[in-house]
Amino acid sequence: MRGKRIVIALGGNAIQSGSATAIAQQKALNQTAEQLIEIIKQGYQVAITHGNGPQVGNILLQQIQSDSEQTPAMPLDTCGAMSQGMIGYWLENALDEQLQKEGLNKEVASIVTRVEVDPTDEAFRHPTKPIGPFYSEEEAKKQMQTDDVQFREDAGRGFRKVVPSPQPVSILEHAVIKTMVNNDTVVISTGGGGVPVYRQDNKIFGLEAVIDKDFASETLAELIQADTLMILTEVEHVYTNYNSPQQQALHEVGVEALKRFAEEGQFAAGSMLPKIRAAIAFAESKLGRKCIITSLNKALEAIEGRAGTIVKA
Ligand SMILES: Nc1ncnc2c1ncn2[C@@H]1O[C@H](COP(=O)(O)OP(=O)(O)O)[C@@H](O)[C@H]1O
Ligand SMILES: NC(=O)OP(=O)(O)O
Repeated sequence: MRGKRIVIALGGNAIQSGSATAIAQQKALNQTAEQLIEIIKQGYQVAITHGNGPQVGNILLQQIQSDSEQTPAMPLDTCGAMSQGMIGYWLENALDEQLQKEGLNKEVASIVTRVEVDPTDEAFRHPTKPIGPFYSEEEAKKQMQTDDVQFREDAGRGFRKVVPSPQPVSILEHAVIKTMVNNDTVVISTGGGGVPVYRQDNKIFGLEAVIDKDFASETLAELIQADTLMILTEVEHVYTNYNSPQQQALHEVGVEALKRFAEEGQFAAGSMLPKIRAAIAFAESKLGRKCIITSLNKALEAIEGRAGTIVKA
């Protein structure tokens, strides 16, 4: 049954705010679920997606650190699937608890999601996606000299390993996700942008990359015909002249104005720019669709049009 339908993309701070232990991440997601339940209570059909940059980078490091014949290191696509399972499990626990507390008769389920990409995507030759922990410039340079890895400075916070980040083409599990959403199941999918794969001779092959979750969430929102794409991050609004005395919050903004701001370089590549590009693509995909960019604690107000940045065609 078709109800008002929303895809909610969870940013890094919804999963990990500080410690990377399982207990700390479960706790962060429990708090996230307290906000998400408010949206579910409004009667929305909800599909949730999430990032995995810190987690997939840590899983990869654990593989490298314990690589042996008995415990062989897993490749990045498998690490991506592991991160989906891990975060999906924590989020299931968190949402389950809230659904029980509210006495809502709804199921929650998490889907390991494969996202088709073009194996010849230029992105494979230019790694841009930061994953895992932060390093000093000195540590990063040392690792680049000894290992076949690339590091890049990440938004003034230190150096991080970067991996290729191809564009999503399609989502292999989109039909089953849509069926579950139709049945009012709260579905967690497309985690970490989905596991990047391609198909050849009727076989599926994984690729060593991490897809941007904002782009993949936009693809999902189109494929399951959502009305709203909500991107939750650390800031309440998208701003022009961000972090300057002239900083101004954008409340409701059209795609043409947003494109002009993007051309002016108002949005940082690798952080706000992918969200802006996803918002434009979704708002342009069909009349009446909107994208909301806001913080977790403003999510409900933003749905009601009282907070956040709302992007419309
Ligand atoms: N123009 C802008 N307006 C708002 N935030 C911006 C802008 N440019 C860069 N940012 C930064 O982008 C961040 C969101 O990107 P990021 O941290 O990568 O997202 P995620 O929540 O998905 O992990 C914000 O917390 C903010 O620091
Ligand atoms: N895959 C992805 O985009 O993860 P982050 O949002 O954590 O960077």
